[in-house]
Amino acid sequence: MQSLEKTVQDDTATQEMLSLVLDEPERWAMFLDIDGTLLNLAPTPDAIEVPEALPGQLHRLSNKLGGALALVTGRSLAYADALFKPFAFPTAGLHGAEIRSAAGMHTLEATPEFQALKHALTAEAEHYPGVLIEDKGPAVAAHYRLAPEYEKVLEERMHHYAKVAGPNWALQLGKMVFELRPARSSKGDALERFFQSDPFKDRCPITIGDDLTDESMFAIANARGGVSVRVGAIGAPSCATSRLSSAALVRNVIAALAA
Ligand SMILES: O=P(O)(O)OC[C@H]1O[C@H](O[C@H]2O[C@H](CO)[C@@H](O)[C@H](O)[C@H]2O)[C@H](O)[C@@H](O)[C@@H]1O
Ligand SMILES: [Mg+2]
Repeated sequence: MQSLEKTVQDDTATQEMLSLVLDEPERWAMFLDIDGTLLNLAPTPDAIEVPEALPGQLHRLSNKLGGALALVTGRSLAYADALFKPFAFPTAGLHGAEIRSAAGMHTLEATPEFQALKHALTAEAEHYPGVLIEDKGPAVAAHYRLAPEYEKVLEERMHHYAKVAGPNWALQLGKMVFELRPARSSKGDALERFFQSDPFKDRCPITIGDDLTDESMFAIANARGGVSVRVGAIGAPSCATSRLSSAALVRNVIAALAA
């Protein structure tokens, strides 16, 4: 029963996006999360694989949309660019804290205090075998996918580090990860910034993501009369109006739209 329900949802979400975008490409803007949405999740942050055809398909789809396709990710902007080279799509990185759009580029530096915090966290993580610390400049992620037994202790310690970091940083929960990210912006805020300039201005958003951090962009899509698609198994609470069960299905939609 559940797989039948999933299939129906997948078909509905896929058909909806195909017909909306193919019928009126000048009306829509697409905002795509990376990990778990365009790419399959992997055991470690650097073990992800970008299917060979994907960068070119995103480029062709972006052209069809008049350039109104943006990546909106927890990765740094530089990391996202490296994944999809030679293309450099409009991108929001670090959960919205960094952005590159037609209006220009905004990046952030880690403060000396945050550098010190990252050193302390990295040193502490040596006591938790399998826990990986991902240094993202003005953000840091503590991954426990390879050491799930440390989830609780890591959660407690990341709450502590969030207090040490102060109000300019926020604790972001994700898939087997606790992150400290700049507090002042979210993925939803990034969408609103994209909408301030062409080619996004006056278009309607289609947002696709798989995690808690994507909920703020789903809310913007819903408020603007757009489409919000959560990727993953049925069950996770979400304000998305539609669902696709896997990143592979998202890539099928991208391939069909780009063809
Ligand atoms: O907003 P996203 O593009 O989805 O990025 C969210 C985080 O993704 C990465 O971590 C996740 O993916 C890893 C690779 O599949 C996986 O090993 C990890 O367990 C996931 O949490 C990335 O490493 C983070 O920096 C991003 O914030
Ligand atoms: Mg994701």
